Amino acid sequence: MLREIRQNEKISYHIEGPFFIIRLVKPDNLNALEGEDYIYLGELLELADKNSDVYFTILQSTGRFFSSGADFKGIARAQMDDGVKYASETSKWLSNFVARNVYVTDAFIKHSKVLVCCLNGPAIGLSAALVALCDIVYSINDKVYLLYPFANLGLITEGGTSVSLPLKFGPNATYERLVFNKPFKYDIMCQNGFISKNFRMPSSDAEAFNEEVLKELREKVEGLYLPSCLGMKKLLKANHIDSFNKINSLEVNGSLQYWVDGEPLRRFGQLSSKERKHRL
Ligand SMILES: CCCCCCC/C=C/C(=O)SCCNC(=O)CCNC(=O)[C@H](O)C(C)(C)COP(=O)(O)OP(=O)(O)OC[C@H]1O[C@@H](n2cnc3c(N)ncnc32)[C@H](O)[C@@H]1OP(=O)(O)O
Repeated sequence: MLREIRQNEKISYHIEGPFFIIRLVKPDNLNALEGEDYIYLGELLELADKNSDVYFTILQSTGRFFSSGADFKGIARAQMDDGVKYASETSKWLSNFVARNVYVTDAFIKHSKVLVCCLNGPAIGLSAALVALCDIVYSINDKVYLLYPFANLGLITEGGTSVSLPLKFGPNATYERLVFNKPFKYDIMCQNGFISKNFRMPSSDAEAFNEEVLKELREKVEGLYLPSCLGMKKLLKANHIDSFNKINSLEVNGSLQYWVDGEPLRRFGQLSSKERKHRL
């Protein structure tokens, strides 16, 4: 029995045959997501997981960015929220950061359906971490990149990136980009087989790109015995699942002290007031 799920104005979903399609639909702020939106994403993954007609969970987005990561306005609101009285800074960030982050990351790590990401543009931060947890990635063109700006924001790796990035791009390439806050550009994503296909479409054509990927997927799944696809995902995942589960806990618990000390909040504030920028 499938439960009902609430609506979210930044994220839509629909089911089409074996595909559970999740779409980010807030292009005006580059699909930045607040804590509650990431929780909603996790809930949608659970919904897809429980639906036995679904074999592929497809992440799509709109506009020029896939997602610019955590919404800095939402983070400032969490800090100013007088409505909730926390016993301590630790208690506040356990609620606002640790619980949410560990939940959405876990939803991606344990997801049993094949996760497909349609990268219509760059992805940043936690959203980029979730992209790196997908099984198959298609890109709209060669202008896409992934940026993990943790060193610029007073944070440390999260969303499983301590495992997913070295696994997919190699340890030294990962160190160079994480430590010096540099993006993983299209070239390295291609060299490592991270991107399965570049659709070579203009960045302004996200909608057409999303439709084209779906059209190809419909053709690709024709005649397949879909339970085999899930059986293979389970086995491929078995190689790394223990490392992901372990790192999810280590990452959020490690980050907690940074939030309690206040540096990320200060730097998110600077990002919001445009005093701080990421070098791209
Ligand atoms: C589940 C727990 C939740 C808490 C998790 C906390 C842990 C952190 C996780 C992360 O995701 S860290 C990464 C956070 N994101 C960023 O650092 C990106 C910030 N944005 C930028 O650096 C730039 O916007 C850009 C992405 C490089 C694009 O630059 P560009 O010059 O092309 O566009 P802008 O004019 O800057 O942006 C357009 C529009 O969008 C708004 N916006 C962009 N990113 C965000 C964001 N992350 N949050 C809120 N709003 C965002 C930006 O303010 C502009 O809006 P207007 O000024 O036009 O109203």
